[in-house]
Amino acid sequence: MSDKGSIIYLEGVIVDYDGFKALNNLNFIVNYHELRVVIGPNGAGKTTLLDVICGKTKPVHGRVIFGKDVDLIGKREDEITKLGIGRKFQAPSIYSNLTVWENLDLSLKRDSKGVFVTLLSKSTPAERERIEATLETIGLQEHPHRRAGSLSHGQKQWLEIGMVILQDPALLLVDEPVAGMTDKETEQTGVLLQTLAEKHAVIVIEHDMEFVRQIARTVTVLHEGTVICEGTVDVIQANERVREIYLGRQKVGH
Ligand SMILES: Nc1ncnc2c1ncn2[C@@H]1O[C@H](COP(=O)(O)OP(=O)(O)OP(=O)(O)O)[C@@H](O)[C@H]1O
Repeated sequence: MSDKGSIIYLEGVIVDYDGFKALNNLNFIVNYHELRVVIGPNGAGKTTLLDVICGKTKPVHGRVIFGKDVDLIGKREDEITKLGIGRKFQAPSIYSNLTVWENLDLSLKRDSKGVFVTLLSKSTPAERERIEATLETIGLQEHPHRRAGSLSHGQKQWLEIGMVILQDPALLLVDEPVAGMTDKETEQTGVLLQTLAEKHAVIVIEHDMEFVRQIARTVTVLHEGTVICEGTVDVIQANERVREIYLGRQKVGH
């Protein structure tokens, strides 16, 4: 896959729930090595957008193209994961009773034959190196042998991000990564996502405008299933339509 141009391209996408259009003729493009933040009021269609990209929800109309020409419509979720799209959901789904290292090891060898066989099999030096590098990236290099269940909320989120990036996705989807985090954890997560964007394209759904300001270069604003504004944080905060939509619901930034 060439790493020029768009990594994901949605055109005219409609998701219809009994006549209600959760996505309404949505056009959305993200390029390689981009860190894109998607914001929008409740019900705007943000989660549905990620659901369409990862194959969880099928549009009734439109195109979803990954890379140069891989049509994702009709593909199963596991096929899309294998093609190189990883998703970090809001709630961490780690093995609490296993250590940080074991969780990462399992994710790296996901295609192996189950948890116990994988944990008993010896890792190659290359696999150990990748796990060590990931521990550094997610800031857990001092805790490889800690039980995952004993980590702080923020550390659990980072561990799961580590598990997703060990699959080496070209495109990483992240749903509200800083919900419930302390200020310090939020800031560290911002640095982590920016580091990840050097290697992967990243799409982040976020509500916390202070965090959006910390990480975003380009922000897409969704409303009623369609894009109403796209640009830098300053551009979207100055946009009349965006201000109207958020008026009385949530302040757009500070
Ligand atoms: N399975 C479904 N059946 C019917 N309606 C749905 C379904 N899933 C989502 N919707 C509706 O589609 C709209 C968009 O939902 P979505 O979860 O994508 O919004 P969102 O922008 O992620 O909102 P939030 O910020 O509250 O998470 C909402 O009005 C929601 O109620």
